[in-house]
Amino acid sequence: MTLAELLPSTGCSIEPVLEEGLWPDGTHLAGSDLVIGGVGATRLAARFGTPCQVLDEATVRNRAKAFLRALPEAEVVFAGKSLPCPEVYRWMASEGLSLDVSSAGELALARAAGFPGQRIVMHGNVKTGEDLKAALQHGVSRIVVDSFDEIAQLGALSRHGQEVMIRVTPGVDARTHAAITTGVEDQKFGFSLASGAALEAILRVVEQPSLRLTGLHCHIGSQVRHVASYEETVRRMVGLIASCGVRVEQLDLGGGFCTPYLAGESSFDLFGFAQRVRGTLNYECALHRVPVPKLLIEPGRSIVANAGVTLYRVCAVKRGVRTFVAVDGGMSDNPRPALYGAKYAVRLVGRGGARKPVTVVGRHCEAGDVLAEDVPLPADVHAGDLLAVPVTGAYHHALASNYNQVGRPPVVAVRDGVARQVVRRETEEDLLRRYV
Ligand SMILES: Cc1ncc(COP(=O)(O)O)c(C=O)c1O
Ligand SMILES: N[C@@H](CCCC[NH3+])C(=O)O
Repeated sequence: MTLAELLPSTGCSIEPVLEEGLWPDGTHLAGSDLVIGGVGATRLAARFGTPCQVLDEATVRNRAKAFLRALPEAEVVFAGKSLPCPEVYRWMASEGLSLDVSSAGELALARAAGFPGQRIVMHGNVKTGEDLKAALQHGVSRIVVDSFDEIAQLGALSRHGQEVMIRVTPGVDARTHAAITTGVEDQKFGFSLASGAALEAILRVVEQPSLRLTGLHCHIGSQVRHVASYEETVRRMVGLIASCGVRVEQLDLGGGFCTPYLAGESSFDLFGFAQRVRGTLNYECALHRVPVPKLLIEPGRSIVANAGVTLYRVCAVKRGVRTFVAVDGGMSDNPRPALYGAKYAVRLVGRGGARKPVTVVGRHCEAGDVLAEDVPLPADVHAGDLLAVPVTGAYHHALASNYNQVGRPPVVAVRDGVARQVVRRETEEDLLRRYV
């Protein structure tokens, strides 16, 4: 049952409490304004315009610290694709995290942030020659190879015993959305464990004099809820380590730790994960008589998602069979509902009042440009109102597009009452610059 269905049809006054776990740490209501990182949403919208992606620095840092506390023996690698931004990469570097990049472009951002190459891992099922050359040139410490073609290409390009990891498909179904399930057979990522391709890849890397096998990698998907999926992955990966007869120093379990998007959804049990995965790893290694490899994990979403809030201005309201509330953004800043059927909570900033379920839609030329369906907003919602959507820190800036030549929104970092742009709004000049 949705929240809207639970409300009496006449509505009730605005919920004075913010949904737990969805908003950045310390977010609170002051009167009817929403205060994020010590700055009022009304002020943020007035100063930076809308749509505007607000990012709370303290929340990002707190999540990074939580991973380090839970797994002090592991290397925690921020999945840079989830929020590609040099300033965010600097926060991660200063917290002591490593970084994963998936292209020369993400690596360029890492370099702009001054991120040390020794703490960068490069991923991708396709790395072009340019990606690989950039990684070699800038001393990316580990390149995660994903195909036999890539092993050959990297072997030929590399001169100095480049460290590589091998991406393995362990055959574990993480039971998440099909588009972000990556640990099962018959999808494009990695070398299959079951078919023997992973073992063959290990031997091919070992044969290449210019490469040095450092570790094995896997990533079973995103929005993974069950710790048991990771435990099973560890069992299979240690089995492979034991059977390959080659010393494997590092085991990278990837990321995917789930994040709640709606009230009542549970958070990922990070400390349970740490305990159970550590226990399974030690047990399996003892069982197979192999040294315990250093553990790596690659959280993205779980570090930045709920640090982000997107502010939109209502531009039009149409009341008919249902009420459509149209805002000044949409699928160009958030394609996740269209891609994954993702659901979001929405809050009106600045006013309370009796609520009715509405559908919040974007400005783009597609009927599927829907940001949130059946969400309760004050019944008199009207043009000019300000809306806030939480849990928009991960894969929003990253997936944003220029559809309909709408410039991508800024990312505004807030901390201790101070707001500053860390990504500026894309202007018409920016858009025009690409055309000849
Ligand atoms: C190789 C790899 N590592 C880490 C991640 C981060 O995943 P998430 O943001 O779900 O933690 C991804 C994306 O799913 C990935 O492809
Ligand atoms: N873009 C996806 C996650 C992809 C994970 C990257 N490997 C999302 O928004 O949920």
